Amino acid sequence: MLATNQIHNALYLAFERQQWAELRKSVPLTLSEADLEDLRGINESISLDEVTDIYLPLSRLLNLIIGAKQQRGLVLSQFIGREPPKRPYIISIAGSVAVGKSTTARIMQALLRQWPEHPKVDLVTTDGFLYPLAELKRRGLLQRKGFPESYDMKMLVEFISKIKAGESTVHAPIYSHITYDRVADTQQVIEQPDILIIEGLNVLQTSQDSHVAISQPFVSDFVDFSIYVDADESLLKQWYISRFLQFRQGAFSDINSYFHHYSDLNDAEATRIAANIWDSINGPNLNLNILPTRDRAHLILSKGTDHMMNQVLLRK
Ligand SMILES: Nc1ncnc2c1ncn2[C@@H]1O[C@H](COP(=O)(O)OP(=O)(O)O)[C@@H](O)[C@H]1O
Ligand SMILES: CC(C)(COP(=O)(O)O)[C@@H](O)C(=O)NCCC(=O)O
Repeated sequence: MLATNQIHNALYLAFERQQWAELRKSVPLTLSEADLEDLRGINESISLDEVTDIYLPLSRLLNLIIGAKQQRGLVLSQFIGREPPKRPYIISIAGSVAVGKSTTARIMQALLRQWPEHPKVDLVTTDGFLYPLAELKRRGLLQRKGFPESYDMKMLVEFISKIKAGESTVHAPIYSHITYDRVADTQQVIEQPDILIIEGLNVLQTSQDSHVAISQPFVSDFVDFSIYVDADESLLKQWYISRFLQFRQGAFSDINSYFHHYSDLNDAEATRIAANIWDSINGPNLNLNILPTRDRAHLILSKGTDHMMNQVLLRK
């Protein structure tokens, strides 16, 4: 069997952090003080160096790739003699629980919408497509949240195919981390953005994954550019535990929170519970279902300690 680094050498161009940072080239730090404040609102621990060194070059790369796709669209419309419907460019972001998918997705949304060629950038997370809590209980999947079988894949694929077909209005369900359930009466409305970012654990799965039926289409069939955010499991577990500890003052403190009973735990008890959830659910899901999809991504962002990106792999 080929070793991971042999596969990566064959398929990807590798950039160490500094080499990647230089590819920002002429992209100025287009962010005003107000934009930076917005990014701080996304995540107050994100450093400005991370934005300039990692995310600005990525925003430049995506702008170039999307420009090429838009050019191709013009050629096609010239050829067929009519305007094709406006179709969003679809970017997926995959990776483990707690690797920083939603932070990455929100930063990329903020940066990509700065470009005049694609100002409308929407973001959807796949957690809305988890089966409602009652259905997860009925199927005995409460301890399998985030595993492929815990999602309504048919609904998710229908959603993404409508987006890809250029439908003018498409609805997505919303998940609440407070109630731990799908929100019953509100939906996200997507109206022909220039770019749609879709973020979630399972967005790189294909029919090659053994537990699923072969003929079924997958999210990855509709995606134009895929990103996998990677880190060693020891770091992921640590980040999962620290986020869980922070939740005691945030989400868990809400009286409506499904996990309200966790809000009074001391550090040692909370650490033990979070480590146990990692070892029984999120760790196995990473190793069984998420990590095996990594080497399909167009881009792999590898993080080390403190969430600092140390390597970027780009498909040749
Ligand atoms: N670039 C970053 N710098 C510092 N902390 C980060 C960064 N990205 C994520 N985090 C922290 O790591 C944890 C997981 O991030 P999150 O985006 O919620 O992950 P995911 O969506 O993959 O579950 C959160 O506590 C978040 O604040
Ligand atoms: C909601 C999630 C399944 C992630 O969903 P995603 O948006 O990646 O599809 C995950 O964050 C989760 O809640 N996992 C269950 C185990 C846990 O509480 O960590």
